[in-house]
Amino acid sequence: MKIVIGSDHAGFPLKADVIAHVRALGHEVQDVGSHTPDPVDFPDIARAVCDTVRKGGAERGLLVCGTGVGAVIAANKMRGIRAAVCHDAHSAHQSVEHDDVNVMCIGAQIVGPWLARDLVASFLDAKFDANEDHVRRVQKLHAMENED
Ligand SMILES: O=C(CO)[C@H](O)[C@H](O)[C@H](O)COP(=O)(O)O
Repeated sequence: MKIVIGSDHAGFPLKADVIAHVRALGHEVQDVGSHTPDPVDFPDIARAVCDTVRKGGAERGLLVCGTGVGAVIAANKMRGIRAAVCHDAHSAHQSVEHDDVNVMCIGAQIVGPWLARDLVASFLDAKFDANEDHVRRVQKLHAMENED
């Protein structure tokens, strides 16, 4: 798969390790920044990652900030994006299987590099289980995007 990844300054140190692991799993990676450890606002990075996903430039996105919280808030404001902050492997794969999540957010201040690798592997290996219940719920999420 083609994967787009971004981080703010708090996620910057972990991002390099995550990129290496995603490539080791056989995926193509596009890094939209930040490219230095200097402070940067997570909404700007979330926008870059999510724009790439929703325009078809990548199948899935990864965001790394300090807690994953700011990133997931920002990502879920973007139409067509279903983002989850995941710090356990079960959520990382079930969020795709049940909720068709297309962007996973990780907190670099919460998890270390080895757990981050497991999270990424679980997320990228997972596929949406398009049964009637899951499809109906995702359709309801889409409908909510268009409400005032
Ligand atoms: O975790 C985050 C938001 O939920 C982000 O990484 C923030 O940048 C984090 O709060 C770091 O803040 P800082 O004091 O600007 O380093």
